[in-house]
Amino acid sequence: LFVNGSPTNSPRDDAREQVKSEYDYIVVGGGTAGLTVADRLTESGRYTVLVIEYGDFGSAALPPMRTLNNLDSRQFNFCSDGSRRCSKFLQYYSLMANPFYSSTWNEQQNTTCCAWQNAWRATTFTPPPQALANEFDIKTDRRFWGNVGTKIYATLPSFQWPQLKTNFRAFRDIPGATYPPDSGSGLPGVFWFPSSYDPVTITRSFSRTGHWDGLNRRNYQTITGSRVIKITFNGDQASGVQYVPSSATTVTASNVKTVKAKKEVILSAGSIHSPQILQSSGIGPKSILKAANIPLKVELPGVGQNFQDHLFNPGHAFLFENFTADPSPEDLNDPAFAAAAQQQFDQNKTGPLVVASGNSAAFLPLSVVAPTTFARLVSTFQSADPAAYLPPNTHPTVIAGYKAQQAILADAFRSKGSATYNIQFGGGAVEGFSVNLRPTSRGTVNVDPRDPLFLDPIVDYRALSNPTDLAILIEFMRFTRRYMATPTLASSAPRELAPGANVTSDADLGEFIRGVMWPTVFHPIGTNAMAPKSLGGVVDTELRVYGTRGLRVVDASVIPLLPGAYTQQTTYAIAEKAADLIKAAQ
Ligand SMILES: Cc1cc2nc3c(=O)[nH]c(=O)nc-3n(C[C@H](O)[C@H](O)[C@H](O)COP(=O)(O)OP(=O)(O)OC[C@H]3O[C@@H](n4cnc5c(N)ncnc54)[C@H](O)[C@@H]3O)c2cc1C
Repeated sequence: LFVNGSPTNSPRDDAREQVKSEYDYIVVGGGTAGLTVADRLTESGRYTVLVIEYGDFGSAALPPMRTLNNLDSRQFNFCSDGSRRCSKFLQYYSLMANPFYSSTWNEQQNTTCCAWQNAWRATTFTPPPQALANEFDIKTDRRFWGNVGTKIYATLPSFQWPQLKTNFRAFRDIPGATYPPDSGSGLPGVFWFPSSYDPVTITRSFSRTGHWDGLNRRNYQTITGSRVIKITFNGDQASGVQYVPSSATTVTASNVKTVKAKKEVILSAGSIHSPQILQSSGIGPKSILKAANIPLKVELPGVGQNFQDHLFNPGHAFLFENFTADPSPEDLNDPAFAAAAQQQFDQNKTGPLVVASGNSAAFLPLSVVAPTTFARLVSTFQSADPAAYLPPNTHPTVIAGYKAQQAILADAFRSKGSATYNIQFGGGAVEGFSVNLRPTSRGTVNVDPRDPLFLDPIVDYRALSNPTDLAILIEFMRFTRRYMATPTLASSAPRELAPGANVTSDADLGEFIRGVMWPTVFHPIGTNAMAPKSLGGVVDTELRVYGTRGLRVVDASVIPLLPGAYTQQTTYAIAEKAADLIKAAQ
């Protein structure tokens, strides 16, 4: 028997031998979306569900500060053909702090899947202690949160690092920067956002703890350590899946099993593996399937295309030379301080270890960040031939979809109500790293023709393939310099460590960015976009895969365009909405 986590609260993690031949629903992948949907579908007791998960369900008992140190063993490492950097996607769900902020709900409402606000609000929110809120000027407003009793928690910690007060205040010196009433308000600006953890136990809150622990339902089974390799079909009806042990490197008569779905197969293997499974099952771009010798079942040119992730510039660093804030995160390197912090956490669940990666950030419109250059930059982007920077031989429907995105993105770039620039603060002596929330480049995720089932798919980030992205990142560096030069920060004496204040031309800043940039902050989306088929879409507005019956995709891969926010909360929203749609179809 596979046993994960605490034996007292683990529900059912069944052995392969216990898997029955047939269930109403089979959920492929037990991550953020998969466990949420499976929980909702088993609540009534009327339907049977099997979740098949490649990894395990993770440890629930980590304090926030420790989650970041526990990632490596759970990560896939994808190297891109197109970018020189490798990057990691977690094997499964988000573990750490999560901005529950989304500036793009309004824009996306008319165009995409992700405006399902009621589902988004299904989160239990806890504000910080009043004294801390007063001291750090942490504004929150419960009205922006659902508090409908789910066990997915959004918690503002009881501790913050003192330097953050100054960092936060300094945006008052920036024309156009605003402070919304709550990170959940949907407005861009400078704000404090909660982390994903249980306010009582101060341990991670994620899909396992919120949607799996403690559920002992006879109609609900899960197996881990198992890789789904294919969806099986009866005509165009998805009839089940084939799976093997995760350790397998080839299919044999003894390691492969087939399990049937009476009603639906629900794909939630994430933005990298859901397209792999579809393509391996014969659903995808004709040329990719042909190259991999996969018989074509449904030609869907959008599967694995339209890949997007937020871009990160971790190289632009400033050191506060006159750093007087006490204490600071650097103190955790001091064994005595670290031991005291650990003791405080163990005894009272308070102190520095309740903070994950920080809770304050600016999410700013492009017009605030680049007031004199954004209009020209946006019109150049919008007037470009949509095919110009997409991969060669991109299917005309995918190009048409990108053309539609150009218009939406241009509106977002021009809007005062939507964020493009993001900087998150840790509270230490070194800050300055920014994120581009609205990349215009598009990559691909396709099966590896050498072994589509067992080799990881080929992730080609194609980061910076559209020159708009580099131009925006250059503007971001100039803006961060202006921010660091504000009167409020003068007393901290920020000095640019890299690339150095003398590096100022577009060419030199561009070269620096190319050298340091990450093509991901682990927010991959778009590879099974919800959009009309004529625009390269893979799923319809009810998340059903075009050309099939009984098959939906419910994970982050259906998001057609990155929101100006991190992606976990959007994924929960999609999953909640997906469960409603599936139940309504019963
Ligand atoms: C390190 C890291 C930090 C992050 N931090 C944040 C953050 O601070 N804020 C935020 O909003 N978002 C954050 N995210 C993003 C967020 O976690 C994702 O957007 C979200 O988890 C996507 O959910 P999903 O259900 O689409 O995919 P996942 O949660 O990845 O779930 C997919 C599941 O499918 C399984 N699987 C894959 N292939 C197969 C197969 N063949 N058979 C069976 N199972 C399979 C995987 O093991 C996985 O469990 C972070 C992500 C990472 C990796």
